[in-house]
Formats: sequence, C-alpha cells, structure tokens
Amino acid sequence: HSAQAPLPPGPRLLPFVGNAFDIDVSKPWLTYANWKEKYGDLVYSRVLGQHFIIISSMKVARDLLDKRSAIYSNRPVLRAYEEFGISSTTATLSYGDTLRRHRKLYHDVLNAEASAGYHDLFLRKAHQLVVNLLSAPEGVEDHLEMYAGSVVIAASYGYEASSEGDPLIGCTREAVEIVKNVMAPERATVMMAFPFLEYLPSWFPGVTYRRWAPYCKELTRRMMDEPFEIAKKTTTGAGRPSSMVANFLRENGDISSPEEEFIKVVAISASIAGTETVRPCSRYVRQSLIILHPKTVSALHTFLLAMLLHPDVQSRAVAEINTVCGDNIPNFEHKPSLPYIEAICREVLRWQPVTPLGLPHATSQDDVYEGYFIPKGTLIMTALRALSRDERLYSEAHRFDPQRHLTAEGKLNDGSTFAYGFGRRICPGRHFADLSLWAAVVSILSTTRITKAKDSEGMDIPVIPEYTTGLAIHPKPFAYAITIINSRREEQMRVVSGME
Ligand code: HEM
Repeated sequence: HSAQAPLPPGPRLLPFVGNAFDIDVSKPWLTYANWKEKYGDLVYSRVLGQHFIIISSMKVARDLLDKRSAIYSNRPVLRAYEEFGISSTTATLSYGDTLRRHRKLYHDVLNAEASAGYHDLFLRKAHQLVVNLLSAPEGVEDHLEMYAGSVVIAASYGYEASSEGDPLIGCTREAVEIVKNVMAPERATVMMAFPFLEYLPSWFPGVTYRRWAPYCKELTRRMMDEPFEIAKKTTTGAGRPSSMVANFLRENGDISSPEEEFIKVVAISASIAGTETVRPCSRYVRQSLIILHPKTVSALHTFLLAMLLHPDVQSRAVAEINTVCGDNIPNFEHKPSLPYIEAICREVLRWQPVTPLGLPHATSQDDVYEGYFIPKGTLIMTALRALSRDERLYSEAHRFDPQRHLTAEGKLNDGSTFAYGFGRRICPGRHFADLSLWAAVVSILSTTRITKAKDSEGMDIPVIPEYTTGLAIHPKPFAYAITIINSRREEQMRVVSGME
C-alpha cells in the first residue's frame, strides 16, 4: 500500500542534490524551524538520495519514536563512524542484540535505583565544584567538566579520576597538541554532527576533517584500553565499588578477548556520551566523535547563565533551601522538599536543549503514518529545539521560567521531558544525569550567588546568551561573578570535599 501513499510534505527538491543547499549548515535547527512553519510537524527532505524526516512536535515524536519503536530505533550507518573508529560505540550501533547487551549493562549501573547509590559521590564532587568555582571562577568550564567527568568515570570504571595522571585525561591532553594544528574544529564539528553532510560531495567545504581520522582511531583505542586496565586492577578484591566494568568482570570471571573488547566499548561509550570527560578531549576529540559531548557540562553551563540572567529565580531558590535545610548543606534527603530546585533543573533542560536535534534515528522498515509514506532507511531527526519553543506545550516558551513545572500548590507537575530523546534509544544515563545535575545545582545555589561581572567603571557587563553549534551545544563563554552567600555552608563544603 505504501506505493500509493505520498511522502510527507517538505521543501522543493532539486534534482540530484535535493535540499543540500537549503540547509543552514551551522544551525540546521533554524532551517528546520522554518520548514515546520511552512510544512508542519512532519517534514520530508532529501539530500543526495538519502531520505530525511524532521519531527517537530511531541505528538509525532511519541507516535513514531515511542509507540512504533520497533521500526524507529535504528541509527544511520555513516562511513565517518567507521573511519573514526567509533562505529561500535553505543550511540552509533544499529538496533540489535549487541545494542541490547550494551543497554542492559547501562541499566544495571545507571537505572533510577542504582543511580541513587551515587548520592554521596555526587554531593562530594558537587562540593568540590563549588569550592573550585569560588577559588578560580575563570576556570568554569574545567570545573564543570571535572565534575561531570569524574562522576561518570566512577560509574563506568569504579575509580575516582583526578585531574593529574588520569589516563583518559593524559591521552587526550597529548592529542590536543597534535590535533589542533591539523584541523579546523568548527567545520569538523558541523560535519560530524549533522549526518546530512555525510552525503555531500568531497568538494564541499569541511571535508578536510577526514585527514584526521586515522589519528582519532588510534586515540579511541587508547581511550578504551587505558582506563580499563586501571579499572581491572582496582576492581578486584572485596569491597570493590560497583561499576559497569566491575559488574561485568564479577559476572563473567576470566573473560576472553572478544568479551573484554565488548565491555571496553560499553564503558568508554558511557564516558564519552555522558560528559566531555576532560576538556582537551572535549575540544578536539569530541568534534570528530559524534557522540562525544558535554551533555551534563552543557546543562550546568546553561544553568549558570540562566541564574545570571534571573536573580529573582536565584532568590526564590535560596529561600526554599533555607526554609528546608536551615544552615545545613542540602542533601538528597531534602530533595522531595525542594520542588523549586528540581523545577530549575527541568527548565534548564527545556530552555536550551543540549542536543537541539537529538541523535538521529533511522527506520528499519517501510512505514505509513497519517497517510504518508516513510521509507525504510529514512534518517529521523527530532527537532528538540522546536519542541522546546512549541507554544502548544509551553506558553512564552522562549522565557526561562521554572514555575511552569509546578502546580498551583507548588508541587512538581508530571510534565514529560524531551531532553533525553525517545523510544528504545532514550538516553540510558538520564537518571544519573538528573541526579548529578541536581546535586550541582543545589550545592551552587545554597552557597553562592551568580551575578553579572562589573566593568572597570563598576557597571554590569551585559550578557546576551550565545551558543556554539554542533550535535550538542553549549553556551559561549560569558563574564560572570560568583560570591559566597553562606559561609557556614561554604566552610562545610571545603571540609566535606577534603579541600580545606
Ligand atoms: C544532561 C545530560 C544528558 C542529556 C541531556 C542527554 C541526552 C541524550 C539524548 C537526547 C540522547 C539520544 C536519545 C535518542 O536517540 O532518542 C542520548 C543518548 C545517549 N546518552 Fe545521554 N544525555 C545526558 C547524559 C548522559 C550520561 C550522564 C550518560 C552516561 C553515563 C549518557 C549516555 C548516553 C548514551 C550511551 C546514549 C546512546 C544511547 C543509544 O544510542 O541507545 N547520557 N542522551
């Protein structure tokens, strides 16, 4: 029957190239927003013979990605994944047994209950984060990355990373020096982040990124082997912490090399998907590894930006914390009594979706939806950015307003989120990410105030939110100031985090 059904509406296709020249390569979500206006919530586009569908509403996303997940859970197979040595990481795997095994391992250490086992770790690292921000505010990205990186490394490998001497950190530091000389990062990011570029001919700007592929492949190898070897040593014996690697080794005993390879890939997938692991790595390696991105880091950076722009939100949050916690440092037992803090976390993820177009899905068979034909092998982009600005879901959607997640009684509403994607590919780190976000947010708010920085004349330096581009985006650096608002808590944090 599919032969009779038309393709979904979309922009006019040129012969051969299709819509290759219609797309704003640096910010494709702007092009897609435009198409949504003209053609609706389900748009068809084509680039060099590859079918694309862009989903721009929660309803269509749920109908297809959730309800028909048996068809919509594949990933595109891109030759760049292979060239860069990342075709077997979780986020790039096709749907099938291997992916299911990966996701099972994630589930064991990152599900809601297991994530709760990291409460102490989250808080300890969050307190370190506060201390670091206060002592070197200009190093904000490093501090956020250290925070997000160390909690994920602990969950995957069971050891605590330190900024000195960690193998992930070491190998990526070294890489930076070489890599930054051979490639233009902006282009490479764009190239790798937006799969449609894959289909463009080699004369198209940006293709130079390929030169760098073999080195990247070698680097991924090292990133897989080195932390694993540490984990193997530190996870034997009694009292070893639960981690993805430890659980796997415990269950499988002496493992053969294919098995070892398997767990290495899963563990590194978590580290690179969950954080940017470490800064140097982030800058350059992530630009070629499509999945390497600072999702938690980006969310926390957006949080700081939102606080700077909304002193009223900060004041209300502090008042809530003081009422519930007195002079104590907030901990997870306080969480149910701090709905406004959680509303802030939700609003951060809604206001500036970390992945404006999610990660691309692909169909594994032909389908028909609302009378439209969706061919097998179609690449599905979910315009999370469009969902975040959808007035049908959020009134005054461009405004940062945590209140929208609360009921009239001040309780959290059951609003669903799109930030973690959909269906069988939904982010397996979402519980873990939510909790790590919460710990950092509550620790920062309870102890410090984020304000605009002053210029030499004592005037506020204005801040206009600006974001990078790519698969996952983050705020461009902005001037800010951070001051202590509760020195009792600040002192306790120094003690607790061992940074006295
Ligand atoms: C604020 C933080 C985070 C955000 C906003 C986020 C968001 C996302 C999104 C949108 C996807 C794509 C889902 C889809 O295809 O429909 C994804 C996939 C993924 N995320 Fe996250 N994530 C975050 C943190 C994490 C963390 C902490 C981890 C690991 C510890 C993680 C591991 C992964 C993995 C492995 C995938 C690929 C799953 C698959 O392809 O089946 N993420 N994430």
